[in-house]
Amino acid sequence: MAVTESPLIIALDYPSLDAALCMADQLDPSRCRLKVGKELFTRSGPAVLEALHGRGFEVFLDLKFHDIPNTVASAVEAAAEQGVWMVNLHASGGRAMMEAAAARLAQQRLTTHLIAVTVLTSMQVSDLEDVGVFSAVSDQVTRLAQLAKQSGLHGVVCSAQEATQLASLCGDEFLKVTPGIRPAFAAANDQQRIMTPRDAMQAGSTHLVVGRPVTQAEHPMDALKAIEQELV
Ligand SMILES: O=c1ccn([C@@H]2O[C@H](COP(=O)(O)O)[C@@H](O)[C@H]2O)c(=O)[nH]1
Repeated sequence: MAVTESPLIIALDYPSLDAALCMADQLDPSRCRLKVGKELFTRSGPAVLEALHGRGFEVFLDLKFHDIPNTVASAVEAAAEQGVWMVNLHASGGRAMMEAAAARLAQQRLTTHLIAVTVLTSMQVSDLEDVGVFSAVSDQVTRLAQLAKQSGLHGVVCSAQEATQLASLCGDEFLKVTPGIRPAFAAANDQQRIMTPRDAMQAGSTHLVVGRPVTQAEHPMDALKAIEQELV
């Protein structure tokens, strides 16, 4: 497995294993990690993990578990046993759920990074209000990140707009994995809380998740190169 210094995680949001591997085969495991999400995993199952690991990539399995503590702990254990580099759950599942998942990994001596989604980067304050949360987005992100840290998690998914505040509250070592990354050339799509790659790193993101700006680009490798150049 290649261990990369790069903060880039490319989201393989494709409807088939073949399409995902076609992109993976153009990428270099020494220059990025890959993310497998709900669509690809639901269609291809663990075979995609095996195929990407076989090509030398570290994989973030982005299934955002949210269920009762025993179910989530068992799902996290199953993911880690498949050798993924990172797995996640929703912090809004609460302290008991997060503690159970972290404890299960420790008990089984599994070293997979376990992180918690705070507030989805597609959400803004009105979306929080719709689900009965009457806080500023940044306050809700902070609340859930601190809960995740107290529960023994290694970091969070947040937007880069919250990375600076989380670095000062939770420390530089606490992972801040930030989707909603949009280079100047890319459309925002359904993302609400966005930032450019360079600004996101300056704000304190530890990892940048990039999907459509690369995978839907007319020339994906040129788009990736442009992002890498922003980061130099
Ligand atoms: O808050 C979140 C959590 C996860 N995601 C995932 O990241 C990628 C982003 O893809 P883009 O095409 O660059 O928008 C996608 O797989 C999401 O499921 C997120 O965007 N926000």
